[in-house]
Amino acid sequence: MATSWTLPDHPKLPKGKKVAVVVLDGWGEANPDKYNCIHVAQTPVMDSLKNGAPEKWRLVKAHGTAVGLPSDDDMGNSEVGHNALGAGRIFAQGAKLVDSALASGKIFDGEGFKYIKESFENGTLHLIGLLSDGGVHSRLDQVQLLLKGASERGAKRIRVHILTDGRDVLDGSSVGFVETLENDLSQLREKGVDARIASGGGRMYVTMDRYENDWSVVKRGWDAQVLGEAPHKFKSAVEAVKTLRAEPGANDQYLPPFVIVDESGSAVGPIVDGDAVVTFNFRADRMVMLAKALEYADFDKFDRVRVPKIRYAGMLQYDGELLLPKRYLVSPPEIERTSGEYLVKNGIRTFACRHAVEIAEKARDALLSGKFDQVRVNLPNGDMVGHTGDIEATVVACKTADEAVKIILDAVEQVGGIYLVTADHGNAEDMVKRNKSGQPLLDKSGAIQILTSHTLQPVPVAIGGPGLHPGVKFRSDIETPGLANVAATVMNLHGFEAPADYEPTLIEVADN
Ligand SMILES: O=C(O)[C@@H](CO)OP(=O)(O)O
Ligand SMILES: [Mn+2]
Ligand SMILES: [Mn+2]
Repeated sequence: MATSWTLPDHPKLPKGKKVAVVVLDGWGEANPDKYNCIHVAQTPVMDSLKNGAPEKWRLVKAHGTAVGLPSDDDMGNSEVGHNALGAGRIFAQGAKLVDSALASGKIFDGEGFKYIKESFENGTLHLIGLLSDGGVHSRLDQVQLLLKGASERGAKRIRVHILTDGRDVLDGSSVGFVETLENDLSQLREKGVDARIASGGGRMYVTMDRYENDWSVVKRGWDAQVLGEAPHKFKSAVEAVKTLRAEPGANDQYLPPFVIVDESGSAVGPIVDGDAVVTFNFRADRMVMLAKALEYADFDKFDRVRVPKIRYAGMLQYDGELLLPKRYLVSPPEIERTSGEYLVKNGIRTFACRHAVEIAEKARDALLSGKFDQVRVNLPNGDMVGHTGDIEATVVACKTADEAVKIILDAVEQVGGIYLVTADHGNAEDMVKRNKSGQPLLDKSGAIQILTSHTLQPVPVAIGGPGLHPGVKFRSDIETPGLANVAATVMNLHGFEAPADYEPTLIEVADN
């Protein structure tokens, strides 16, 4: 059916107001205590928005099923949060699609698996990805099912190239994940499958760079995974991770690259002609660079030295425009008719900016230029610094983010516009691991367990600005709204009604 792109006029709200959509990255709402960096930081701007509750400030869900993740135990993240914000509907995300494909077994009947399977007879199957149960980029239980399924379907020689996490899970948890995997692999060996961990390294230092920020990260991984070369050589991955973690200042996110060697000192699992490779992360952003290195014939980002002829498949296709990689085990979510597409087709000129320096100044300039009807920005501070686990630095980051919001709201004031301030998921509002009753958990030495990850907390949505119709307020009849309700809300602020199948708007207009 052809899509009708024309949005109906909103019965009460005018067109032509400039709208600023501000997304605070990693900014959730949690109980005020000393591990809540947003609470500790001076955040006068966000505090004043909160004073508009319940009519102009409210909370929405930003994790779990509200953003298309398998369960409400899954924390939110940038990918799924922004997808929900933009799509206005809840689409099953990568984690969930892989779960269903594994549960039904369909993953093993698909084109992608059939393709790599052709290497099982004479080649090695290599699995490369993030080893944790964080559920943001990958999940250990999915890797376990993949190992089981591949070995039952003829894979005789398997090599796993692990990336340690410490960002979506506690720092130090790498040891346990490696032990679990080693145990699984030894069980496979008992069944006659030659299965081993072949290489590893910390995700932020080895392989999982993004946006082509630093190719040397990918090169370090390439050298270990493909060439079998790394500065550190160990007899087992458990020994590797334990030894490297014992170095002063060591941290799972940044472990140096290592390879596992046999008795004679040779790497046990370089990637060679005739092998199959699966990158098992379902999330795209931090796999795209490796996928390019593995797949592109023309490649000049670093010297690959040796380019093995392999059959390569991603867990998902990581870039739908580049069709990268060409082969994949599970089809990615088909998010169509996004609010961004609708707004463009209804004449709304949008300026969007994220992950750049001086984002707030750019947003201010874009608003004041008059060239745009919507200015949408993502302010990364709270999340980026929250991932380091450094509480003091995160407090500073929250203050800076609050100042950035002020720059944008001042510009909204000047142009008589409207703002909507929200967040994509939590992070900075809770920096400590807690027990069920909310008390901070201590480790064996009595130190608090720092939480570097995102959280399960809800995030705020605040609206206002001189251009906002005075009768607008948050509805009280939507009980558990989530990020997907924001898209219809933004369409309303532009004077449009949202498409009927979008999650309902958060606002209503009282007659006055
Ligand atoms: O850094 C990342 O890759 C993830 C955490 O794993 O964070 P975000 O979803 O905020 O990008
Ligand atoms: Mn984010
Ligand atoms: Mn993050």
